[in-house]
Amino acid sequence: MKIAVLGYGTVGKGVDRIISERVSGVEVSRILELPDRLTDPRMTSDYAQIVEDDDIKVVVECMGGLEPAHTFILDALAKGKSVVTSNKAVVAAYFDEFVRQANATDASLLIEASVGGGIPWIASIEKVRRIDEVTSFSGIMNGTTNFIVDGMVKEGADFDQVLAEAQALGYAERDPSADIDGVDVRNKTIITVGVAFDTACEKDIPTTGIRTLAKGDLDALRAMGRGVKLLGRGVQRDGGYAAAVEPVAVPIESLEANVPSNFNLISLDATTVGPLKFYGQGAGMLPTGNAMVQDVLDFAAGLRPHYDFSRGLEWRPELLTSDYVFRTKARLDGAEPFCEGMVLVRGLSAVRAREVFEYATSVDATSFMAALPQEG
Ligand SMILES: NC(=O)C1=CN([C@@H]2O[C@H](COP(=O)(O)OP(=O)(O)OC[C@H]3O[C@@H](n4cnc5c(N)ncnc54)[C@H](O)[C@@H]3O)[C@@H](O)[C@H]2O)C=CC1
Ligand SMILES: N[C@@H](CC=O)C(=O)O
Repeated sequence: MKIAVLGYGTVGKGVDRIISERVSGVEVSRILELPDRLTDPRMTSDYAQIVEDDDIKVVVECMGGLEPAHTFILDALAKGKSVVTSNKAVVAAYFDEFVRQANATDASLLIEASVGGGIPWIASIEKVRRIDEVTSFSGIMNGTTNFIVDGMVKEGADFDQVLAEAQALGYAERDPSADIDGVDVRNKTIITVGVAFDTACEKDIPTTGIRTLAKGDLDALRAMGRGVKLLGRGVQRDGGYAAAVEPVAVPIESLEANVPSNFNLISLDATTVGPLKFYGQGAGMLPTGNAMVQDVLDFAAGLRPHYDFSRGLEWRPELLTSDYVFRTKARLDGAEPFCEGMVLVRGLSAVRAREVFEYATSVDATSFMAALPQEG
């Protein structure tokens, strides 16, 4: 089977390498790259040479960004070619449009690598849903920010120093603000809501990253038996759902608190199977390339995910409610002392917590916030 790879960067090279070294029966016959990066005889910068080629059955998109990725994916699906993509930004923004186009031409959209790097997260949710309802999910979904927090905790490294390391290792987004401001996890959370809850997710979910996380916050929370992790979370109940991305002060002995390096740990809860946890490298050339090649092989084997977002759940932010800790010079209503330099505000929905954080940040740009879920 002939396939084309769009974008020959970290992930595209991983896909090409895994196929050439470990997979028979699949050939990367064309590669799309920018005109000044054509270094291989298979390469072209003219997408028509790929999308008009009837021998190419699958387009593997790993260019990143919204455009032209959005247009290229739609064009491929419209021609009946199936699409494998690692580009969570474009899937989160256009998931329902891609699904409609894929269903119209009987093509497949395969998105395993868009959440959790090498972890078979999407495939596992699909399998769980054959029997169960997924009632909630939660997890470390960004390798770069986990790498940063881990480096700050274990090596006492500075935020900027570990971020530079994550960039050099190919974990970070082209613009690493997407990692540290939680945008990348927001995209992964939106996609997970779509797959797990079978509903087109609200795009404007409350999103807070770790840009203002300081070593002092880690020390103060550690003294209270907590570690900090950036989590994407979602819950559905009684025809409604909520989702959010925010730093969470997790119990220090929890699995989440102990996830190292670029690893991700994503959990779900479902009706009969109960809680499940999935652990692995959430970023990097080979783990992500592996997830994309698995999608190609699933397609070749006739395994086709089907999405239609038919549930139409109602967005109900109050379903995700926690206590929150804040480090800020701003005075916050209802705040009570929590630990060195931090106050506690009880019983906020994630949407309300984000509003409080925006107010705190308008007074003190260095403010930091974390959800403090109940233990047990
Ligand atoms: N790096 C990682 O560990 C992971 C990345 N992803 C996602 O995979 C995608 C690719 O990521 P990376 O490989 O890290 O990015 P990258 O920046 O290393 O590679 C992207 C490649 O696409 C090419 N490209 C960009 N625009 C193009 C265009 N218009 N036409 C042709 N080629 C174009 C670039 O020249 C570059 O070689 C992104 O959506 C990213 O979010 C997903 C999971 C993990
Ligand atoms: N920048 C992302 C790459 C994978 O999705 C991350 O760090 O997780």
